[in-house]
Amino acid sequence: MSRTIETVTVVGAGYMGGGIAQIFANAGIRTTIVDTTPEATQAGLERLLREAAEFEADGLYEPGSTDRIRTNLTAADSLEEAVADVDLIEEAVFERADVKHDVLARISAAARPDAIIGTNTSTIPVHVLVPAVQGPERFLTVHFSNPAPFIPGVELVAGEATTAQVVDAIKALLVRIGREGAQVADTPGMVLNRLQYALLKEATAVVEEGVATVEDVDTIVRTTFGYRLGFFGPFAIADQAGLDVYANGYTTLGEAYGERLGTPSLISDAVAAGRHGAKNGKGLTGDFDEETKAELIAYRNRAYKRMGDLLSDLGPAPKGTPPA
Ligand SMILES: NC(=O)c1ccc[n+]([C@@H]2O[C@H](COP(=O)([O-])OP(=O)(O)OC[C@H]3O[C@@H](n4cnc5c(N)ncnc54)[C@H](O)[C@@H]3O)[C@@H](O)[C@H]2O)c1
Repeated sequence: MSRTIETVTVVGAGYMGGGIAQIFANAGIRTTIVDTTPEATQAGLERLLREAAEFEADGLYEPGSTDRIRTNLTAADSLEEAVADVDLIEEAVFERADVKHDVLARISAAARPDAIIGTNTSTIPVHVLVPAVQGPERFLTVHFSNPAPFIPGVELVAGEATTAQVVDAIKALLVRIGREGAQVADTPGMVLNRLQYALLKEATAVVEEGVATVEDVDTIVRTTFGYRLGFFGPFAIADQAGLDVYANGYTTLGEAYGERLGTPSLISDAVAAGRHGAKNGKGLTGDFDEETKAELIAYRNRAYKRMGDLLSDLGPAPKGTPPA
């Protein structure tokens, strides 16, 4: 099985597939795109080159990126031709299991037996797609985020049969293209969308209960805990705030909203074991000596100050007009 990935085909040259193809081509990897018809694929290629030139002119891509993408990115006439002799195929067609089944079956029938096959699905478990794939040991989810050229995180999900070498080859490739991969278990929505959907669901409840308006919810998220999320995940944030503080907070929420928002045992068990977070040197993310704690606080303060500078530099995001 091929372990060093030098050639990639992206199937589906839409929003995500196009962005993913740009990333690979911009990293110097020979990349092919293919969509439903040669005309659609050609139109996709032209759009990607136009977009790359705009990104470069706006300083979002380094000088020379458009030329590099033009050199490395080609359009194929058919799926079978596009996947026949490449090291990795990334499927990015519509988020429908039936469409993905059909496309993955065609990909795995036409690809080299040693080619790795990834799917960019955002919600469908690997085990639902596996039956369509010949050679499931080379198949996994490689889930880029939107907009792919600018968001670094990639969720990886191995199926039951996926080999460790395949996962390692993808992890090595992600490092090469400047991405940060995290491997998670095979469940619907994985981690990104499960968390993101949970937040939106609670935000919706807040609005429906008349607690705050849509605009005020967005303002609060953006200007308070959302401010932290580019630098720290929820566990790192809880370690900084204090796990005992969170345990008490959940008691209040659990009394008001039920078990759904009661204290999670991961937190109550940690507190019971004397882990109160960074303040007593024992958190969920690790142990902190005094020096690391001081460095963490200094990093946090610098990060939030620079975040404020960035936001005042960019100004507010454009908004739609309020619904009538
Ligand atoms: N849009 C997002 O925010 C986002 C984020 C992460 C992951 N994803 C996932 O990425 C995948 C693609 O989503 P998108 O937003 O790019 O959709 P999109 O509609 O922009 O693109 C899908 C493309 O697939 C092409 N296609 C459909 N059937 C095909 C076939 N048989 N052969 C070749 N091409 C075919 C379509 O013509 C279209 O260009 C989905 O699985 C989606 O869940 C989307």
